[in-house]
Amino acid sequence: MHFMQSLRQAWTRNDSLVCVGLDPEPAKFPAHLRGAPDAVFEFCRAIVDATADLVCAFKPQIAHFAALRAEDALERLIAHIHASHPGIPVILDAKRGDIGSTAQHYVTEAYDRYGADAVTLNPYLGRDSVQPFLDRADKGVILLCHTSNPGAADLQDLDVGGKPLYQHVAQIIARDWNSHGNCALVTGATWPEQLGEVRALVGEMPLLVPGIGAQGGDVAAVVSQGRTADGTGLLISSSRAILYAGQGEDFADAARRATQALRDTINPYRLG
Ligand SMILES: O=c1ccn([C@@H]2O[C@H](COP(=O)(O)O)[C@@H](O)[C@H]2O)c(=O)[nH]1
Repeated sequence: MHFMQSLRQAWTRNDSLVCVGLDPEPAKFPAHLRGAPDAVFEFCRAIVDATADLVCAFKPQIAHFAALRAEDALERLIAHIHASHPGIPVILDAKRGDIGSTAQHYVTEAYDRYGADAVTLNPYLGRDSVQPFLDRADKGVILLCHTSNPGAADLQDLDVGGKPLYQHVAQIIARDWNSHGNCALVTGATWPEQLGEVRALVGEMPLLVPGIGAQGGDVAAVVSQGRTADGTGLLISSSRAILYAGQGEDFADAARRATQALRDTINPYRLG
């Protein structure tokens, strides 16, 4: 199914704008899993199975797997999500971006090797670097616009002809790159004012919003600035605050409670 279709259906079916980030850090795993065979896969699978009915997407961050030589666990994890929780889209957070010939290999990596439904990209190299991803009309292309980190302002806020660079990024993508309707933008929860400005520029385009939870973003501000008229339009992503909500053998139950609490905090703000 088309990424945008699955996303819309998941928003409705699970009544949720929550995206659970899958960022395995073995040092934070519960004791019984630390050092266990296949611990990365087992940990992430338990989180996925405990939260799948509460989310609109999962977002594995590729560096967390690659640094552990656990790419194989990532492949199996995404296959597991598709097999056991069909209809929940998987966003590969890879922030890729390179010249066209190399970009084609990143397309193969994200969609054919890992089976992701969408991938995060850095738009800095321009249209041709993103074109091979845009051409896969059934897949989501999620471009960095205004990131959640403190240094986001260093370049993204630079004045370019009277308005900040991130607003040009938002406008160019919405106007010129989205002919298949498969684009979305990353706008950090820690910058709600900028998020609202992006929303005003891009209509109904989905916004992936990291920075809730461990980075301290404010749920009320994010939802009021970023929701669309129908109370959707956002994938509000949280990783550490959910993954490591519990330290014991019941870590997956703790992750479920944290996900439910986030969904229940978000939902009252969705319809104003
Ligand atoms: O602007 C951005 C873009 C991506 N991220 C990624 O999201 C998660 C955030 O993790 P938390 O534990 O919820 O803080 C992580 O994978 C980042 O690489 C981001 O934080 N900001």
